Amino acid sequence: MDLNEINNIKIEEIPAECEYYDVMKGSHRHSVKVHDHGSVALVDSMPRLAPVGQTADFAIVQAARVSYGAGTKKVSEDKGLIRYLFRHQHTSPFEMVEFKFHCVMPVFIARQWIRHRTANVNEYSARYSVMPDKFYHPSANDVRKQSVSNRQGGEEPLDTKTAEEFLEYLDQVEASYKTYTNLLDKGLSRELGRIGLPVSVYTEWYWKIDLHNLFHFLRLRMDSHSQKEIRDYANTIFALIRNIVPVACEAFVDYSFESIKLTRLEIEAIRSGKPINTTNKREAQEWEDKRKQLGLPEPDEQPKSESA
Ligand SMILES: O=c1ccn([C@H]2C[C@H](O)[C@@H](COP(=O)(O)O)O2)c(=O)[nH]1
Repeated sequence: MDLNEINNIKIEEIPAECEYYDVMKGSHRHSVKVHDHGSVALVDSMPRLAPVGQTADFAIVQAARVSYGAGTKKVSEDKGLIRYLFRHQHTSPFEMVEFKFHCVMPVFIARQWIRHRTANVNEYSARYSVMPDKFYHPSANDVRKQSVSNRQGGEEPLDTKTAEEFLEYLDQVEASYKTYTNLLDKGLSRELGRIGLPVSVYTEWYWKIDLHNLFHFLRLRMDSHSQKEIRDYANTIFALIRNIVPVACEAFVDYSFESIKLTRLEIEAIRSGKPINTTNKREAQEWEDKRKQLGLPEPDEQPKSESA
């Protein structure tokens, strides 16, 4: 390779057509505490600069119009275009916006979070560094009972006595931290020493994701069916980005987060006024929940005999 060829490449620096401002207002980071030891900080944003009078939403419009003349259209038209793109799932322009976060969370939350494979992650290494003496330890009010209807979740509070027992159990496992550091002092490798620590121990990472994939994360993780602890993080992330891309966030709430998806069978039930044509108990229950949310009347007929 001839580096001279590269040296000869002529780069033209085109001046900005208008005045730009920093969408993070010159801050080092925008940070929010989550639980006792966790946090999410917005570290950087792409675009970082937006034309004065606009928000970082402009980058979505710019990509959609494949135009360099940002600001040639009215802001209201831009809003209409962003909402149109969202409604019609033209997702590529939303990928042109990116956010980088520094997140501090317990390992059991990180395991759910890492499933979102469309992000770039760089995590704290427990081979390289000593794990911190920090554990997720819910308050007594946050100790939830196992739900019977939903095998994954828990919503109702647990009786006080059992909740206290659980918190004592956490105290015991957290006490193992001392054994961990004692063994490291005696020469045990960090990569093995960490395996005795509970999944409530805190880890941290830098997490960079584009807006389209972030909305997918938020739709799942801000949902009431997600585990409360990761929902607290998702809500925090939404609060952090809403200031930067308010138009896209409003479209997300209107067309995704607070929208209802109807299946073919559900549309048929609405048209006919009859019960949904399924014997699947769970599917029928899901339709029942949506029917109530939509304020539609109950069907006259009884639903089909149900199975699980
Ligand atoms: O709400 C959930 C439940 C599970 N998982 C993923 C994370 C793990 O890969 C695996 C098991 O997680 P837990 O159910 O143990 O959290 O499934 C989630 O991402 N979210």
